[in-house]
Amino acid sequence: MGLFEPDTNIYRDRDILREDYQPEKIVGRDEELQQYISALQPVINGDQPSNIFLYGKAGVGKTACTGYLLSELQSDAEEHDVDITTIRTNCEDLSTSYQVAIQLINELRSSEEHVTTGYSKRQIYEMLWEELDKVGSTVIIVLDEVDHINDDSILYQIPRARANGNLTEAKVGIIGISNDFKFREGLSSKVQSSLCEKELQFPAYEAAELRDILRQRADIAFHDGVVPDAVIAKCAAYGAKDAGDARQSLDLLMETGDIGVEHQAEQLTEAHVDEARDSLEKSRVVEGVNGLTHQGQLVLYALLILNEEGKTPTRARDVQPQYEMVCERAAVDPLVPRRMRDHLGELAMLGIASRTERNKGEAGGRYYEYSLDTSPELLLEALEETVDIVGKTESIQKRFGDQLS
Ligand SMILES: Nc1ncnc2c1ncn2[C@@H]1O[C@H](COP(=O)(O)OP(=O)(O)OP(=O)(O)O)[C@@H](O)[C@H]1O
Repeated sequence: MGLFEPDTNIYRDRDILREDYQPEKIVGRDEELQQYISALQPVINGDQPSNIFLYGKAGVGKTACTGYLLSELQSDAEEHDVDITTIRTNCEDLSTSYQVAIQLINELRSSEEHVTTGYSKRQIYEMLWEELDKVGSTVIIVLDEVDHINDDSILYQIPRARANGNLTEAKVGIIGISNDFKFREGLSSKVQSSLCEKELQFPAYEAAELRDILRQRADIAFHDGVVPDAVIAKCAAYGAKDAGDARQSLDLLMETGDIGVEHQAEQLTEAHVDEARDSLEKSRVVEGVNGLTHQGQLVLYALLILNEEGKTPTRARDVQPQYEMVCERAAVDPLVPRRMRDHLGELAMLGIASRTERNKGEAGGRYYEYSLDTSPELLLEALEETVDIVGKTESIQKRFGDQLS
């Protein structure tokens, strides 16, 4: 027997649980799909498409629903002799309208004719209008992660291109997708009114919806009878409690499957789900701690010590002396209180700590209190790998002594 043997008991096709898999059917999004279909309706009538702005948190099905509806639209359009072209672009690595325009031109051109930078913005826009008019029919441009574009000129220019006489043949509509709720508010009013003609909001998933999504995927990814309903329910319950994110729940199911394979189990169990959750949580914490600056790690360590001493929730000014002691041990110059407070704020933003606003009562004035929002054991383990002074403080030694030796 080789060191690596294919597993045949658990997975039928593990890749189905991966995020790039496009489900054939969308479950648990009936109402949103209905609104989305109405917004796309003009296309099938051969009319100018509406511009659609779609937003919602990570993993709530924005990309999956868009992919599904556009492929349905494409096949229905063929049946009704309507010609449509769709272009899907992720703006994650595109920070300007200029770069987006180049990307769109290149999507429409063959690779030998690709354009690179070196042209003026005006020339690039002219090339874009030319390419779009060459297509001639209805064009739907999907801009995923649209909030990464720093200037909004393209979000104004494309919707207005026909009215401004730049396009004569093509009927172009934009679907902008974002998980940044503040993005819309930050747009100028003229962009808001053109881009957000139809607005769709996808809420976080509830446990019942996650159960449907997971069950649908599990039935094709795993062999029959491998995933009992209790396992699906547990993954969905965790998912709903965390963020209502389908991606996270699918990741948890995959990790559960991997643990089942590791244990050479014939069926997955709720205990496997718990083990999977611990293991994912651990990688999340290690990743979070590794991503902090050295100062951020020292601030976190100070908060961890205060937590061990039962002194949390605590105010930033009470973290400062502990933080300064930690810095002294690490032979690092401490930051001024305001900078240290920024690091506490960052820990709260990352979900490692939590921050609660308090009022000072009659006298007025508000302040924040900070607590740890992650298992101290996991944090300590992660910090141990990165901060060389960890374990040298008394309170940490007392509680974690055995683990540290
Ligand atoms: N309603 C659904 N039915 C089936 N699968 C779904 C559904 N919603 C989400 N998924 C699956 O969950 C994963 C994440 O969904 P998706 O990529 O659509 O999220 P998103 O809202 O676009 O997130 P992000 O903003 O992070 O890109 C994908 O694997 C997707 O196929």
